[in-house]
Amino acid sequence: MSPIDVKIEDGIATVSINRPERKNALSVAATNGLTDAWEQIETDESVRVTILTSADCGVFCAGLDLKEATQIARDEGVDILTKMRDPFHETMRACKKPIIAAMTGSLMAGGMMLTLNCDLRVGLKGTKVGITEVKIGRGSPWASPALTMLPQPILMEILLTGDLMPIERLHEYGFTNYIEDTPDAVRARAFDLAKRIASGAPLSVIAAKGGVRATMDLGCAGGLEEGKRLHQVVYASNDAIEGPRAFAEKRAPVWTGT
Ligand SMILES: CC(C)(COP(=O)([O-])OP(=O)(O)OC[C@H]1O[C@@H](n2cnc3c(N)ncnc32)[C@H](O)[C@@H]1OP(=O)(O)O)[C@@H](O)C(=O)NCCC(=O)NCCSC(=O)/C=C/C[N+](C)(C)C
Repeated sequence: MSPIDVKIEDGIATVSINRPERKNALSVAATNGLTDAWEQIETDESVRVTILTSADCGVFCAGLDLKEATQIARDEGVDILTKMRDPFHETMRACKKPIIAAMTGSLMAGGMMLTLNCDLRVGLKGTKVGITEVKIGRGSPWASPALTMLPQPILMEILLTGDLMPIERLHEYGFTNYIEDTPDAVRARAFDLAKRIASGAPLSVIAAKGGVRATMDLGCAGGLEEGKRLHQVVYASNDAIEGPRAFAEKRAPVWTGT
């Protein structure tokens, strides 16, 4: 059974981590499978938006596969990260198309990192969230930049204690767009968001994401420059003519993504 499933339908890709027996932990095969998936999604022009989810088992993703890490260290004398093509998920972070996390369980460490690389997050009430590295002697260089969306005292509590927090508490600080009562409702909410995003003009959606990401990475001045560059492509596109024309003709626009 593949640790990562990819399904593409009506412009929406669903990427699913499929390792319930290990609480969807990130093995070498799972991490490399995710990298393959992000590369496929980036090059497949039919994909407008992606939902990242996982097999239902109470835990969305338990982070690094600690058992496989132990076995690799024992058998080969190297750290598991050296076996992963993209351990810090840079390929995912570089995805130009929007990604929605449908988090049908708790998330920790590398699992939380995956969802921080998503653009929208839908969580499950009653689940927990945390960066547990200090409890297992591992590092988390990726966590602080990704988590600066949270207020500094909360960020420090998460990183320094390694404790899991109720998702309801992080929802108050904007970690999630929605929190739902059941896994099915989480998936339904993510799918509804995906359908709404997929109905937008493709180049406008990509430019909107790119502008926000650039501002997060480069600050206001750099973000504005990159935003202008991205939007020049939008203004020069066929869809920039089609949108106003469809409005004037009182019909739904037909986007070509060109
Ligand atoms: C709270 C956890 C996730 C779930 O607790 P539980 O009581 O509901 O379930 P249980 O502990 O019995 O787990 C069921 C089986 O799953 C195995 N499992 C769970 N987590 C992992 C894991 N991370 N790696 C391998 N296997 C895992 C567990 O051993 C059970 O198997 P058996 O039935 O015994 O055969 C709880 O399990 C937990 O706290 N897990 C550890 C979470 C953790 O600390 N993760 C941090 C990893 S560090 C990291 O993610 C770094 C990432 C760096 N980078 C982004 C670069 C990749």
